[in-house]
Amino acid sequence: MPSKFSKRPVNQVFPLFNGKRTVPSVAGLKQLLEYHGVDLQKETLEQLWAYHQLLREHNKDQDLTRLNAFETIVERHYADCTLINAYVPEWPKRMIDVGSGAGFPGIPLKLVNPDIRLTLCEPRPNRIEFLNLVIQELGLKGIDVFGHKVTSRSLTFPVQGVISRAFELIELTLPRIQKALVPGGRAYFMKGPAVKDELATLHPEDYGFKLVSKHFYRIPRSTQDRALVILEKEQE
Ligand SMILES: C[S@@+](CC[C@H](N)C(=O)[O-])C[C@H]1O[C@@H](n2cnc3c(N)ncnc32)[C@H](O)[C@@H]1O
Repeated sequence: MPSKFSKRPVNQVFPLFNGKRTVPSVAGLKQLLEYHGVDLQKETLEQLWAYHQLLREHNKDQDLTRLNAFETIVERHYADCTLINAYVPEWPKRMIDVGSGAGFPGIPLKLVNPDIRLTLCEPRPNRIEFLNLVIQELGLKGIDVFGHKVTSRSLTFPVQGVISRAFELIELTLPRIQKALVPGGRAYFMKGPAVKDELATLHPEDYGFKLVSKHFYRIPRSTQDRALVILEKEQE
């Protein structure tokens, strides 16, 4: 599990491979992901590389991510959004990603779990355009974009799972997804370590949810602490 890996000093940003920067390439992507404990199949790596190239190409004028260095993008976006598989033995078949932004965690999650039927929910026009482009260019199936804000009324289709990363307080998201999530459906919140404070005052039962599990871990060989909180909607 991630926690067994040693910590990296905070100021040592690129300790890999004798201090050398990694050349952005599919081989470099593989090397960096493996360094952070993620082993992907060749086809998945190639799809992730194609996504990365689109992200870089469109980042300047579409404000998609504030991260720049290849190593940092791999660590904080791609490794982060694929390592969560370790904590979820089986994902729900029909899911939404609320507040997808440039596609996190939705796109990497879909690439490593192609069977999930996923809707990326994102209201900002430039990001909607980018997400649709990614789906088209990568030829992805079973994924679409809901180009509106998720509110308690806007989602009109039932889902079995909801995921979000770096979005908002859990207590603000629960009322938004309450109607769309089927009883027994699960909500996955990708958070930082500060979620401990949030959990101290959260009463999921007020929204018809119960806590299933919480996982605190570090992206292997990084300084990045993460948490995954899993809630389940109670039967009505
Ligand atoms: C901080 S960004 C996080 C993006 C992405 N999840 C990530 O981890 O990089 C939050 C995103 O949520 C979107 N957003 C804001 N309110 C929303 C709502 N009610 N429903 C869906 N998306 C929303 C914003 O447009 C923005 O792209």
